[in-house]
Amino acid sequence: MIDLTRKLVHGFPTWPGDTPFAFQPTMQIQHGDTVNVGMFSTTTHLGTHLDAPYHYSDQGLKLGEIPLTTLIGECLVIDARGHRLLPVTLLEGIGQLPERVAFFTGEPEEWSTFPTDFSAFSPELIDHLGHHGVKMLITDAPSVDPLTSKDLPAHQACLRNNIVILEGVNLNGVEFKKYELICLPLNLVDADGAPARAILREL
Ligand SMILES: N[C@@H](CC(=O)c1ccccc1NC=O)C(=O)O
Ligand SMILES: [Zn+2]
Ligand SMILES: [Zn+2]
Repeated sequence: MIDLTRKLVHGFPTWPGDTPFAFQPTMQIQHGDTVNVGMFSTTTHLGTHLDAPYHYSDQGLKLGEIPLTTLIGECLVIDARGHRLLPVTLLEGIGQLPERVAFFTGEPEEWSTFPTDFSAFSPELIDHLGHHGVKMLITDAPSVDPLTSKDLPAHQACLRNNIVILEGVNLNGVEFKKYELICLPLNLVDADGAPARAILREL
């Protein structure tokens, strides 16, 4: 069992200008309370998280409308290091694709600050995934488009191909082969996305 989920601690870095992540105790046994209780405040786009299509289109599905069958099943992990914009040629010679494809762009195991210079996806690559029946794109980068993108071409390509996006996984040390992916976001039904637990199991 391989856990792809980034570890969430108080102060975990978030998208520039977005809600900071806080996790604090509100009751503590060591302070005389009956129980330990915590609270957290967060953006929906925290660490390892699922984008609902509603994030980038008012007509897109909200989180609760994404079927679990999309989020669980066979997943191919691909070595995608060394590209600023992942080209469609990355998929040459790979043959049949499962419904989920994960791309290791080389993001480190831990983010001490928010990554600003990460790899993004070309719309051509995403159209190719769509034409081959892929339902879910997984990246270790915090977004499929560059930080400063305004028109979000890769997100829009996912929208027209009915591909949902899991961002911010940790793929360090993961072998480039096929696994079973299990991705379970929080059940925030009306949301534009949510933090998720994502794991790989050997087939
Ligand atoms: N598209 C990025 C997030 C994103 O673009 C974003 C996240 C929080 C606050 C502002 C954002 N974009 C603003 O232009 C993502 O999917 O995670
Ligand atoms: Zn996101
Ligand atoms: Zn996104």
